[in-house]
Amino acid sequence: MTRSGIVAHLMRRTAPGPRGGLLLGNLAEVAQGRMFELLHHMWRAHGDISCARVGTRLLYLVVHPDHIQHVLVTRRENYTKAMHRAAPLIGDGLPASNGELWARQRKLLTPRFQVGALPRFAPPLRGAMERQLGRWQQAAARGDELDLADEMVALTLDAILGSLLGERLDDEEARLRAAIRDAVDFVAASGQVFRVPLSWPTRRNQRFLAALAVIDDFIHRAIEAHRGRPEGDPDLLTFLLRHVGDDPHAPATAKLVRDEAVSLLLGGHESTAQALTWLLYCLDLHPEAKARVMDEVDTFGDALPTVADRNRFPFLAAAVQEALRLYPPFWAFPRHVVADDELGGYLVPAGATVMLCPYLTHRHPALWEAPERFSPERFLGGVAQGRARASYLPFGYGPRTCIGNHMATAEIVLATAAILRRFTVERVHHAPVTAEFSTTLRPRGGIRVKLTSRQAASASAT
Ligand code: HEM
Repeated sequence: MTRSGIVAHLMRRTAPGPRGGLLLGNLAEVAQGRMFELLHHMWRAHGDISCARVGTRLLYLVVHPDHIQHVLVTRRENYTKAMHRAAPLIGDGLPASNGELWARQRKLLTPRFQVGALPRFAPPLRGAMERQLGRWQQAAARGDELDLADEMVALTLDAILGSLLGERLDDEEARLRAAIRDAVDFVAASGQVFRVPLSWPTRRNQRFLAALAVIDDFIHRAIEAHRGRPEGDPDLLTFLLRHVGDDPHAPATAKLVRDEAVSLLLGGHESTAQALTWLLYCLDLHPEAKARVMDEVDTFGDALPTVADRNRFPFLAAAVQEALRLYPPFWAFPRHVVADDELGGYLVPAGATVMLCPYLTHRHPALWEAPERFSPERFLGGVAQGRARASYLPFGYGPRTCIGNHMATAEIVLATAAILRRFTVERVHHAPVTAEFSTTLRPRGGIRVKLTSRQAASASAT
């Protein structure tokens, strides 16, 4: 952009917002990882639509469902995912692609993630739960202290690896998990609006590139091993190879298979793990809600619940929705403005970034009664209940809604039921946990827990 272009761009800022510094606006907050603080301040001080300047860029915050509807549905072609911050990691995978490529890939993948396809997910999920529960039996017997979020990542990574590959890889999982963690941390630290180019030899960039090499090596070996697998009921990777392309000499399709596989691997576990963690935390804080969940879980009995049983836990399912309301793992996500538009009576110029923030929309007092209260009852009659649909968007909204939402919801319900049937999960420190607004919403410092086997406890009580 030329200098006069930049000046013209900045002169057109119309929505209210913080003044920020004369030269850099609110760049410091964003560069220092205080994006949430900035957005929260913008909303509290300036209302449902506001605008800050971050360096030379304009950043709009949109909190009201009518404006969310406009951005994600009505005028969605004007609000794209160009410059997705995870692009260095997932390339042109579904979450980062746009236009024709996105439409084609979405159409291809959708049938694999619809409710009717959930039974395919049952064996990998069951396997992952059995292994997790087995590890936890041992940890409980030893009296180990565990980090709940780490444990949930181990569970959900195991489940998505099973869906993706149709098999397990015991020996590699820990290394892969560490690499994914580093890569995701990098994406978080690279900021939603301002980024250091990957070519700069900073320590952070080098660490990311090392993590990327581990992930790529893993995926490329998996792709080689899955080439030419026979027809049947394929795992996701075989499906991608069959439908995107299986020719190792066609670099564009080989890259797309890699990008989709990495997208599903990452999208398919980190946020689900955080959702599980926050749900268990909320239940720990609210004994009356937990008691209702325990009634359902205990009525179900000792068998491991499967995908077919997921509707047998209505209160637990409502608690999942409520935990996702208070702690949406994707607490904010951006769109890039393609052409000038009017939004809520304000000009939104081409080149600006619009930030959607489910965390704030989900706690909006005009949309939710007692928004800070954990109250699963509000979801017992379904999600809508006379509210604008865009007021609840833990899985996004509109055509780009999370493709894995059914899979994730089933996984959270079933894993929680299985865990709570077998273990009492007790926090080691009882102080309230605060949220870390990273790529996903994580409990700051983790949540240390101790497990007691309910079987062992009831045996010793008799
Ligand atoms: C609780 C768990 C999950 C949460 C909270 C979540 C949240 C989201 C959100 C908010 C979006 C939309 C982002 C945007 O519009 O910019 C999204 C997109 C996506 N998610 Fe999820 N997700 C979860 C689980 C999963 C799972 C299990 C998978 C796959 C196995 C998955 C794969 C994807 C993909 C591929 C997209 C991109 C869809 C597109 O752009 O067409 N997610 N997710």
